[in-house]
Amino acid sequence: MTALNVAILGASGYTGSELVRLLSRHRQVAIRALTADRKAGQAMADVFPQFVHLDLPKLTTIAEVALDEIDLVFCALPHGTTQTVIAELFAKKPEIKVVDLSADFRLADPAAYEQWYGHPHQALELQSEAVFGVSELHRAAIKDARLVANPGCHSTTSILPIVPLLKERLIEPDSISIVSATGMSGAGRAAKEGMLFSEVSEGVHAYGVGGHRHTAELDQEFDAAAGRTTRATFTPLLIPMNRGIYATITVRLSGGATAEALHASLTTAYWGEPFVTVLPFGKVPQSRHVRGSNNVQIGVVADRGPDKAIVLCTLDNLVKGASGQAVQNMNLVAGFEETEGLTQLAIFP
Ligand SMILES: NC(=O)C1=CN([C@@H]2O[C@H](COP(=O)(O)OP(=O)(O)OC[C@H]3O[C@@H](n4cnc5c(N)ncnc54)[C@H](OP(=O)(O)O)[C@@H]3O)[C@@H](O)[C@H]2O)C=CC1
Ligand SMILES: CC(=O)N[C@@H](CCC(=O)OP(=O)(O)O)C(=O)O
Repeated sequence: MTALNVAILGASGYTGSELVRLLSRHRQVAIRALTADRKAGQAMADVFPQFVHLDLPKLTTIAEVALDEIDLVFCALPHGTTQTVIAELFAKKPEIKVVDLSADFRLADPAAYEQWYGHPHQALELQSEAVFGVSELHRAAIKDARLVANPGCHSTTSILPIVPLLKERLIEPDSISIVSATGMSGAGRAAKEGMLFSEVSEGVHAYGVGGHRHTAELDQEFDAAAGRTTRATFTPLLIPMNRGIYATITVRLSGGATAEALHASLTTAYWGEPFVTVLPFGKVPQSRHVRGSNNVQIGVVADRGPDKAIVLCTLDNLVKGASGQAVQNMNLVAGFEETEGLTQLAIFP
């Protein structure tokens, strides 16, 4: 069987190195190129000693990647830098496939992009071509895509449980309130003031309150599912753990629906899905039960009022929230088994 030759741009970062971890166990992929910015020129094992026993290409600049050898590129670069890089890739090799982990191609509406990211998009024609990569919800379009825009980690955690409920008209579209706790690796590897151990451990705080940029991804997917404007309230919390997202979502039920009906609807929606588990009614998920895996766990609990329910969802931000979902999307694009390279279980404790 011929291998799919891949390049990972941004391999010296958290999501890039997570791609290396996952793809090194993938039976149909060969890692041909790894890039970095400040760390270009270094051996991958010097940056990440956990890979010392693997035969990996050294870190180069993006310009040094021999595109003629590459079938698919993972782009794990900071958002804003990615759109011109990908436009140049397609200009040089139009048939190449790209899975982008950044936020650059997630919003289909140029005005929404400009509003949330503060500048006009630099590759508008590619923005309209990109497919939003929540694998379970957009599988058919992803299979045919040249450019997959992997969703954000917070947004994946809320879109998976809420979109089926909006489609089934079981919840009030204007009632969704999300508190989404995240670990520190979500902010990337470059150390910043405010992200140091001494400033994050033993505390918790909200950030991006009333205006986190993932709200735009939620609006896009929720509005499409509801067939009307939704405008969820989205509040991220930074908590002192390395990996994980944990969304607590309160909703008001549409006339006659019950919390049990929400649970039944999600169970049906994700029946047979290898990576999404809906727990028995009333059971609460825990981030430690998905850590290191591509798995998502969803719980539904009744609230005190008859017209309210609480939906809980957790995933690992670096796996299903980023690199795992990127590999899942690559599997779809390449026609591989969707679970290939992704069957590792959670690390516990
Ligand atoms: N961390 C997470 O949980 C998630 C992240 N994402 C997205 O994935 C992308 C990567 O995130 P993450 O891995 O956390 O980020 P990191 O900061 O850990 O890594 C960034 C990578 O990009 C390289 N890089 C930085 N600037 C440039 C540049 N100007 N040109 C070329 N290469 C550059 C860095 O190289 P060097 O090390 O040499 O500086 C490094 O390899 C981001 O867009 C992020 O928003 C998406 C979902 C979840
Ligand atoms: C702790 C922390 O800062 N987390 C990041 C989430 C990372 C991610 O998924 O977002 P993008 O891919 O859209 O950058 C944040 O809230 O911006």
